[in-house]
Amino acid sequence: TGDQWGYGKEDGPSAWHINYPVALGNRQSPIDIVPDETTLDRDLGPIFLDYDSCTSINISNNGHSVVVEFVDSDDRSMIRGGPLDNPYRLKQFHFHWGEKGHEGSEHTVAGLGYASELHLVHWNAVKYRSFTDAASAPDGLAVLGIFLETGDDHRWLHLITDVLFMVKYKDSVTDFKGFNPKCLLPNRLHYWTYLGSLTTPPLHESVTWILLKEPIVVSDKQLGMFRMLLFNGEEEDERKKMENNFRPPQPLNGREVRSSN
Ligand SMILES: NS(=O)(=O)c1c(F)c(F)c(S(=O)(=O)CCO)c(N[C@H]2CCc3ccccc32)c1F
Ligand SMILES: [Zn+2]
Repeated sequence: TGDQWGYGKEDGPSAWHINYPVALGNRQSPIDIVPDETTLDRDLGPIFLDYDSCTSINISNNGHSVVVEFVDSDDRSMIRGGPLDNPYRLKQFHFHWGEKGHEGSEHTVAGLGYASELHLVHWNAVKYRSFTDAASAPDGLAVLGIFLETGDDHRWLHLITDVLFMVKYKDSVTDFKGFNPKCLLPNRLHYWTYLGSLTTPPLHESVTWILLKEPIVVSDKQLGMFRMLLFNGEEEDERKKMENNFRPPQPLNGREVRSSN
């Protein structure tokens, strides 16, 4: 079936265009952010994140990343403001990471990668009836991207790394209630924003990207816990460590990248 994509040599980002031709589209993500070439837009207001800890449901390994899903049948966990014309509902968050410290993020900044990148995926429930409808609409999704750099332990990330052993294999899932992703935000919410796409198949060009300039700091040990996850299912013979699950930067094609103050 079409969902046989991955991050390996045969099924990785350079082959995705075969089953997903939009991979060669003109608003693909991620991109390299060149701060000096961004446009400071004084009309860009602050973003507001109102997350309710009662909306987290579970944590799972879907064979591509580790994903925390949220209740998205109401407006309890929302992002609004900034470049967004409507409030968007939190659907899930997941991570991308490498095998060593200097690469692993999807977006790069002046050519430099971070060790990891956290994506909080939101959808426009004002204009669309479901996440699926929104996921293929040009203003359907808003993904908040947060860079992770290595240093001291992150005081709250252990809430996630402590349960990763429960979702070691593809298609494993376990309850994950009462988690508020606000604890994963940096101190300042200055951001870059541009119009792009999902960074995994189906690669829909439906994402307003909002990337926080300030990374959060996590330890090598904490990040190493993510690498004990496997791409493969428990029944498969081959053990493939889940790492380097990031798409490299794509052509900007003349797009504007705006900067909040
Ligand atoms: N980097 S990203 O933000 O573009 C992005 C991912 F990188 C990623 F891995 C996923 S996924 O659901 O874990 C795997 C396949 O979509 C999604 N999930 C989205 C995309 C499609 C879909 C369908 C249902 C639920 C979530 C998603 C995603 F939006
Ligand atoms: Zn992502």
